Amino acid sequence: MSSPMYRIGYALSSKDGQRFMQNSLINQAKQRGIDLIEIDPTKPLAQQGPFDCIIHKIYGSDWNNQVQQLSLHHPNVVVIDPPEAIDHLHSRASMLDVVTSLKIPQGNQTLGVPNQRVLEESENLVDSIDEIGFKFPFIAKQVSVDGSAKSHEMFLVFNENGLKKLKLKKPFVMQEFVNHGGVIFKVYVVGDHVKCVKRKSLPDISEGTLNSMAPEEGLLLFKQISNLIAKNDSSEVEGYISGVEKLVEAAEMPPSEFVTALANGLREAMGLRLFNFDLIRDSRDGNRYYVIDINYFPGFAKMPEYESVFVDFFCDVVEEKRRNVELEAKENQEVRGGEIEESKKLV
Ligand SMILES: Nc1ncnc2c1ncn2[C@@H]1O[C@H](COP(=O)(O)OP(=O)(O)OP(=O)(O)O)[C@@H](O)[C@H]1O
Ligand SMILES: O=P(O)(O)O[C@H]1[C@H](O)[C@@H](O)[C@H](OP(=O)(O)O)[C@@H](OP(=O)(O)O)[C@H]1O
Ligand SMILES: [Mg+2]
Ligand SMILES: [Mg+2]
Repeated sequence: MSSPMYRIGYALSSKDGQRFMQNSLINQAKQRGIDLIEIDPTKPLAQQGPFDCIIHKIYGSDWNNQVQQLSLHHPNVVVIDPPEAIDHLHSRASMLDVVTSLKIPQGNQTLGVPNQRVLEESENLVDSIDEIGFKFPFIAKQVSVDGSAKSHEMFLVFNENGLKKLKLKKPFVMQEFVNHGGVIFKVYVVGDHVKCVKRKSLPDISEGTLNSMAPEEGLLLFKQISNLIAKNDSSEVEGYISGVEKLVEAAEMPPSEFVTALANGLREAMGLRLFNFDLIRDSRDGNRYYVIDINYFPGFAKMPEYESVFVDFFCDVVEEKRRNVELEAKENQEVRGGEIEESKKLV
């Protein structure tokens, strides 16, 4: 008799679903007894399924309520991850707070986040950056992370001129630019699997070159630098970062024990199992690292061998669920056994 298939439901936007649900993943999962079933987030979740587990990345309170109700009425469905934990990553004003409170063994490495300050809707963008205690250059990032292209648009602001021209909808985060050698480390976390890769980033800006590197406007609009693939110098930012490929190639990876400890620390502190984070290394101190961004359910299909990593993860999840159900049944049996003994004594 063949063993039953485990049912993993996935609720993703159509773009994310197309990128993530490659045939290679679906087939590898099938071979290991896992069925991946599409959930339609516009229809009641309770009427779809049954599921052993669901994974999801859908924005909004309607969806969150549906998932919370499912957990309440069907506690045996493993929900990856809890909506309220995911919501913490939807604001750049607070997403990095968790990093500052992490207690991880760091060897020689030290960890931090760049200085940042939120410019609220009620505030005026001050003419002089000195008034708010910030140094140029800095990056202005929209506070809200909502999956839109706009939420990835940011400005590198070089000087007062750029500050005056900055037109970003408030509230936004002003975050100090940390020189990091033009390379970011993207660390993917899938349960206890951790994979670190190198990606392109913005080049260093020394005090001496601050003004000579600044575009005429005094600021530079960019988005998803790390995902820019073709270098055709068609946009200002592509011209600005031309040459960083060589830096990426030459860059040494951060120590793997440090990356793993950091990934596990973040996973536990945030209560999330599917995310990635961007790590940069200070150009002035090779042991100083900063986390600058954390993303829920990022473009995992770009992670090397993502199919086998996910199939292993799904198998771990259903195995854990199976053990819990068994344990629960055993506990119930013991309770019932105890009750029978008690009632015999009474007779
Ligand atoms: N404080 C900083 N110092 C130096 N470089 C930075 C800083 N913040 C962001 N960057 C650069 O800008 C890029 C985009 O910033 P960030 O990661 O915050 O944006 P994002 O749109 O949320 O990215 P993702 O596509 O990973 O979600 C980073 O990958 C890095 O290259
Ligand atoms: O589409 P939203 O919800 O904005 O999320 C993005 C993440 O913020 C990015 O981190 C993903 O790119 P990386 O996987 O390179 O980090 C990016 O991956 P993608 O470019 O493959 O879609 C997205 O998942
Ligand atoms: Mg990022
Ligand atoms: Mg991000």
